[in-house]
Amino acid sequence: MDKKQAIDQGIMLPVMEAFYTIQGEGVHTGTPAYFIRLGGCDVGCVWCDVKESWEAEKWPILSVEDIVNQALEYPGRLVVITGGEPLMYELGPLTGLLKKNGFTINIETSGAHPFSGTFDWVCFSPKKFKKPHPSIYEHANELKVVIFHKSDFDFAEKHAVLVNKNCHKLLQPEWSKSSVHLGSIIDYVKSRPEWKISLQTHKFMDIP
Ligand SMILES: C[S@@+](CC[C@H](N)C(=O)[O-])C[C@H]1O[C@@H](n2cnc3c(N)ncnc32)[C@H](O)[C@@H]1O
Ligand SMILES: Nc1nc2[nH]cc(C(=O)O)c2c(=O)[nH]1
Ligand code: SF4
Ligand SMILES: [Mg+2]
Repeated sequence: MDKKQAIDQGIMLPVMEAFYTIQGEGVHTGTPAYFIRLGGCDVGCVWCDVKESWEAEKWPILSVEDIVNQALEYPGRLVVITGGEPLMYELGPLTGLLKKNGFTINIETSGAHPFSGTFDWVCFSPKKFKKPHPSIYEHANELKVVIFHKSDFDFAEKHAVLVNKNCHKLLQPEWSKSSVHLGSIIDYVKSRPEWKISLQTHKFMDIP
């Protein structure tokens, strides 16, 4: 089997980086976690904070066995699969092997590609730049919408009616525009308490 076939089947994946840190965002903020950042994204968010991830070809292709063995070197048993856009890949083999090794598995995704893999927690962060695939809505445990422009509040509400009723709803200021929008995000959440605020706390802590 060549590398392309192995990637198509999800038994080898491009890994930009993997690191043990503290989950900085969302419902699980503050939890130690091993992040696996897969290379490749075709969504193209203008404000993306990891644009260097976009080109999949730049990153080494690793077997899921090697990826999981590296994760096992750290004491935490929470893994966060992110990217890039991780759902560009078939994630069944990676999540199957992580689960076999006792990991809790979370994902950070724009939902722009068909859902694959088995997760304990799905953080869905929809983007205006590429429409979510309909398969994401039933899986989302957390809807985390980045606020870059005031029109993003309406965009958030549009997705809030599409996710399942147990889905947690969070608004996260776009990092560079945080001082512009934080006041209106605070007012918004105070008047619509079904929403919560998510901050990128790892950036305040200056950790990966
Ligand atoms: C880099 S993305 C990778 C995963 C996936 N592609 C996605 O967008 O969900 C990880 C998280 O960071 C958020 N994010 C990216 N750039 C950001 C920025 N400049 N400010 C705030 N959040 C940002 C995304 O919305 C997403 O929730
Ligand atoms: N500490 C930390 N927490 C995060 N939560 C989501 C991240 C991501 O880039 O997906 C991220 C990240 O890059 N670092
Ligand atoms: S979908 Fe995620 S990785 Fe891709 S450009 Fe947007 S924020 Fe960056
Ligand atoms: Mg990040």
